Amino acid sequence: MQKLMRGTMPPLEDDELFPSTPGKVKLERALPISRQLQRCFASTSTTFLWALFFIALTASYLSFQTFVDTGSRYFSASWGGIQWEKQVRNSAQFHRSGGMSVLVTGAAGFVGTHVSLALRKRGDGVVGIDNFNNYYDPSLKKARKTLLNGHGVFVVEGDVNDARILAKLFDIVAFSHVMHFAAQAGVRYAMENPHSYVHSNVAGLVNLLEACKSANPQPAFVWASSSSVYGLNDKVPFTESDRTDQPASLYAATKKAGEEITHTYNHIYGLSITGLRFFTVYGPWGRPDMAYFFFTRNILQGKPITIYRGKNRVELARDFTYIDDVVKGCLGALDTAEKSTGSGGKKRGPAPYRIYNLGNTQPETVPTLVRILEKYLKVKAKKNVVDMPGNGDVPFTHANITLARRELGYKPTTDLQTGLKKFVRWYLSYYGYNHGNPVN
Ligand SMILES: O=C(O)[C@H]1O[C@H](OP(=O)(O)OP(=O)(O)OC[C@H]2O[C@@H](n3ccc(=O)[nH]c3=O)[C@H](O)[C@@H]2O)[C@H](O)[C@@H](O)[C@H]1O
Repeated sequence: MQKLMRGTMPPLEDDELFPSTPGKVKLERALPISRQLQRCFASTSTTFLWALFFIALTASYLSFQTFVDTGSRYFSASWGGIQWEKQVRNSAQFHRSGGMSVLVTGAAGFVGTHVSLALRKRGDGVVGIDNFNNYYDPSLKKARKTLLNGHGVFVVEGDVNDARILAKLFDIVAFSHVMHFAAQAGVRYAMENPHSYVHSNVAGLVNLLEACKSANPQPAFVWASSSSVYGLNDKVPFTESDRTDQPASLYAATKKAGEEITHTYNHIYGLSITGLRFFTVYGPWGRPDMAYFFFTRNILQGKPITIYRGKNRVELARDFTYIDDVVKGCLGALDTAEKSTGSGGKKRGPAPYRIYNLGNTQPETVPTLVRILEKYLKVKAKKNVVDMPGNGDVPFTHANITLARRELGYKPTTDLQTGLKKFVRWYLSYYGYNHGNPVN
């Protein structure tokens, strides 16, 4: 502001008060004393008025700035303040001996909601964070948040790309674990919006790891990778040591990048890392962008569904994995994760780096999935069968879960029939038969 005052109103010099035009100077000097005094007074009051004007201008500029600052803080940050901190602290409290305090990212997402609930139910402390983006209907995410709130889980509205909010959370709570689900999901959407994958799955991940590495104590880090990292690998079943350097989609490439990025944080900073490769997880409160979900909606609305088929008319298959089984795998990973070894951002010793498949080991074809849905919905689907477009899909997935079974105690027990029955029951209770608005 000082600069502005100086720039707009420089101090007046004598020769500016008395312009150099010879004739005028003569005229001024020829005026009587009383007239000169009058002139002088008039010019002083003009200066005074200008000064007043600039003071007023400065004052209004300053108050406008204050308004903008306060306003932007008020409107952009839905976090912070004593009450907010209290909610975070309460939610992070565990209620069992040897319990953990877990920061769950993507807590209003499908798997994030289920894992948060399971942790809370057994007495662990959980703080959720979610940015509630509109990749799919945010009202479903809000409904999941309401469900979590009802069970004492506080979900902070924020983005993992926001270093300030992460620093604040780690400042308030000494999290023992971070369970990281926040990501841009979906295989085919990567062709529509490639940058969202880099933003969430690479930049967001690095931002979160930076916060974890600087935290004291450092939390153990467990996160969601994907079966898609196996890409064009055709050795079945997929085993953790199989090659993962041939991704078929940008989604897969960013998940693979995540595995490499987490490795560097393990190596340099001593973060304890566990990556979980999920295999097409489905179930109640699921993701509307996934085939089983929007097939259900279309079948009920009498709209056609498109079923992809592979080369030589081969049916596509997935190792569909039911949510409750995946939740048990996530809890097993958290329970067996050893502590990180770093402090003050420095590694003090080697820390574990682990990767596990969380699949079902019973691949089913997409037409089988549709037949089961038809049975439980009691409606015949209108099917268009087309050749699989080159959009990042892979023809099949099949998990070898020996390692997870041995080290995490992971034991999936839900077949596709049973899982879809539970999904359909939830779907109808939530949306009704027409999928207008949720019925609740
Ligand atoms: O395991 C994973 O890591 C990924 O699993 C999930 O990907 P996918 O296995 O591709 O699931 P999903 O889209 O439900 O398609 C299922 C089947 O239906 C076929 N499919 C799909 C759409 C369609 O219109 N027609 C069709 O036949 C399609 O060709 C496929 O064969 C997650 O979305 C992803 O975020 C990631 O977590």
